[in-house]
Amino acid sequence: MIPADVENDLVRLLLTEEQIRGRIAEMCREIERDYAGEDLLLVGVLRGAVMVMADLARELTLPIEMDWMAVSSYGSGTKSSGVVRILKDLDSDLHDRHVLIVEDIIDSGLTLSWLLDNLRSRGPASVEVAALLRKPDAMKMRVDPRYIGFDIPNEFVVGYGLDYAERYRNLRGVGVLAPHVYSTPSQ
Ligand SMILES: O=P(O)(O)OC[C@H]1O[C@H](OP(=O)(O)OP(=O)(O)O)[C@H](O)[C@@H]1O
Ligand SMILES: Nc1nc2[nH]cnc2c(=O)[nH]1
Ligand SMILES: [Mg+2]
Repeated sequence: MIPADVENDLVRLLLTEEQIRGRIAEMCREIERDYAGEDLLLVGVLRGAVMVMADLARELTLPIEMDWMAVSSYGSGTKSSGVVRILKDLDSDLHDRHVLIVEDIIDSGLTLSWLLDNLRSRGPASVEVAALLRKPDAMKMRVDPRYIGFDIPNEFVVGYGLDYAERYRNLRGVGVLAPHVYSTPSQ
C-alpha cells in the first residue's frame, strides 16, 4: 500500500511489505543457525537501517543486544559524496564481541567497506553484515555481506527506512523514486 499523497512520486513498487517480512524471517533463521549459543551484538546504521533493525531484531529468537552508529555519505542527494562521516559512535565496547552490522542497502559499498575497516580495528571476535538490499551493478567497493535480503536494479529507491531528502522513510514497501522528484528543486 502506497499512501495516495506519495503515489505519484514512485515509478513503481519494487518490494511489498509482505515480501520484505517474508525475506527477513528467512534471514533470521539463517542468523539463528549461525550464531546459536553465541552472544550477538547487532549494530544498526542510522538512519536508514532503523526499520530493518526493528523487524530483524524482533523476528530473531536469539538473545541479542543492539547498538547504533550514525554515519552519512549521501547528504540530501541521490549520489554518495564519497566521504563517510561518523555522526554518532557506538556506546558498546566491541572487544571479543560477535558483531552483525545491520544495513538497509549496499549501493556503491563505500559506507560498508569503510565501516567494516573501522569496526574490525576495535578487536571484535567477528564482524559480519546483514543488509536488506544490494545493488550488484552499482558496487564500487567489494564487500561480502553474509546475509542479503534482495538484489535490486541500479535505481534510486525509497521506503522502509530509505529516504530522499529525509522523506519516504516511513513507506512500508520499497519503490523506485520518480526522476521528476529529484530533478525539481525543493522549495
Ligand atoms: O553503499 P553506499 O553507496 O555507501 O550507500 C549505502 C548507504 O547510503 C545510505 O545511507 P545515507 O548515507 O544516505 O544515510 P542515512 O542512512 O541516514 O539515510 C544507506 O542507508 C546506506 O547506509
Ligand atoms: N534512499 C536511498 N538511499 C540510498 N543510499 C544508497 N543508495 C540509496 C538508494 O537507492 N536510495
Ligand atoms: Mg545509511
